[in-house]
Amino acid sequence: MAKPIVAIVGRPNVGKSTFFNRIAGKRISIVEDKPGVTRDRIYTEAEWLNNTFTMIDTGGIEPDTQDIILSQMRRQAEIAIETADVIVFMVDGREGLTASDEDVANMLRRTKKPVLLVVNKIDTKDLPSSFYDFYQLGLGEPIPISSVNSLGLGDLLDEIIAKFPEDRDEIYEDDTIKVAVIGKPNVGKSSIINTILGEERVIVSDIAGTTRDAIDTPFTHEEDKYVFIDTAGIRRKSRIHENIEKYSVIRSFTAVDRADVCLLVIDASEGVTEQDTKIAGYAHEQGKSTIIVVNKWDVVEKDTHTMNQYIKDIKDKLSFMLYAPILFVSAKTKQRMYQILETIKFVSNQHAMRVQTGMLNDIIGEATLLNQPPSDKGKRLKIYYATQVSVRPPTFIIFINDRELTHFSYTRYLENKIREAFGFEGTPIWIQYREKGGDE
Ligand SMILES: Nc1nc2c(ncn2[C@@H]2O[C@H](COP(=O)(O)OP(=O)(O)OP(=O)(O)O)[C@@H](O)[C@H]2O)c(=O)[nH]1
Ligand SMILES: Nc1nc2c(ncn2[C@@H]2O[C@H](COP(=O)(O)OP(=O)(O)OP(=O)(O)O)[C@@H](O)[C@H]2O)c(=O)[nH]1
Repeated sequence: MAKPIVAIVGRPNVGKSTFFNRIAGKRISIVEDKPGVTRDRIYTEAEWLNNTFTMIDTGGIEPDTQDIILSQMRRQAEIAIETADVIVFMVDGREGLTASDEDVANMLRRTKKPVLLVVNKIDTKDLPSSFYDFYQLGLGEPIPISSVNSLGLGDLLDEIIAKFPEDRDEIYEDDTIKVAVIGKPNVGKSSIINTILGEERVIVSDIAGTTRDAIDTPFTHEEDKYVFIDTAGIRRKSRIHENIEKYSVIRSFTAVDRADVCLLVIDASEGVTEQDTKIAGYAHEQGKSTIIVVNKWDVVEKDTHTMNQYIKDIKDKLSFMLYAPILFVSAKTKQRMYQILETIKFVSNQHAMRVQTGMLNDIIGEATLLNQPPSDKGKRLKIYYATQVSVRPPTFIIFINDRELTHFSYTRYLENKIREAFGFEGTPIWIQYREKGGDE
């Protein structure tokens, strides 16, 4: 499902972090590596009235010289414009309007994306007279809030939600395979995408009737429909894109949310990095299928062991997704590139595969005979039966006597047996337990 993205922009000290902490849910911090500085970017899920969305803090600005603050604010605004669906521009109601607020407002007025002007630190019901100055920014009605006292936050969240775009995935037919190409900057994502799109039997289609900027690239290959999710920044390298390419990680998370299949691109000369592990972990938790694509294989000096060593290293570092196929390619020499689409189609089918209940229970029955379920204090886990309740990812419910007796190692064992019997290559499998009273 497409989750809208909300970005918060504003001068240092206006209260962005305070606001963020008030509404943030589970956090994922993203490390941005810049020469000399390592900084955490914050990306979090938030929920209001059953609407879930992603919030990004475009970053704290180190209070330094006025020049640096200004250039960093511009950069924040660029990131927000490029990445977000709704932009929250926060100003300080105690300090009043400043010149740098005006500068950022000038940038934000030029985007077609919705911008909400939020005046923080209005801690009482009475608006100070300086509040009305903010109308000059030309960004509509200023919205007063107090993050510290939690005033006005509900109304603000209502307005944010009202500005969310229509669900953008509805434009694709159900049988379209949605692919996110993810990975660090410079690993070769755009080279891979462009090579695939340049293949003879690939036809790039237009998306008709959308008002949004075309951020995706739909195409067909031998009657099968695919779409590369969120390729705008990847394929067209605009000047702005150069500035914000570090944020490809944030974009990766949101692309994963919308995809069925993730291509995790790794640079063969670098191997698996910490950032790759983080994004792969996210894809796994979200139940997406993943293919690991080791690109730039042409630059690696190889002997007979090289590929196996790579496979071992990847399996060590990404040990939670041993199910992911690993491809070694070169977008430059086109070596094995044809395997990518084939594998996407294969893995997408595995992700959507349904198995018969009878066969499933035969497999589980055999598994419990071979290796008894765990017991505790004389009581043994009993497995009554299992059924697959959904796909994408394949999800199983196993009916048992007592949840307390389940153990992750036994769940892992059952998962392996299911995989041995049915495959499910490239996809995580979810197993849930339900207690069923008595021995009926
Ligand atoms: N009176 C008042 N103070 C606030 C409010 N919200 C935040 N503050 C204070 O303003 C100061 C700055 O808040 P932060 O949330 O750190 O500001 P920020 O915009 O995230 O700052 P940077 O991280 O430097 O970009 C802190 O001392 C907060 O306690 C508010 O609603 N009312
Ligand atoms: N030797 C070699 N170079 C490659 C290969 N694929 C891409 N490159 C080069 O690697 C550089 C980065 O490739 P891109 O396709 O722009 O990488 P990207 O991941 O899209 O980068 P960002 O848009 O910055 O995230 C370019 O100079 C490519 O020519 C490959 O298979 N082998």
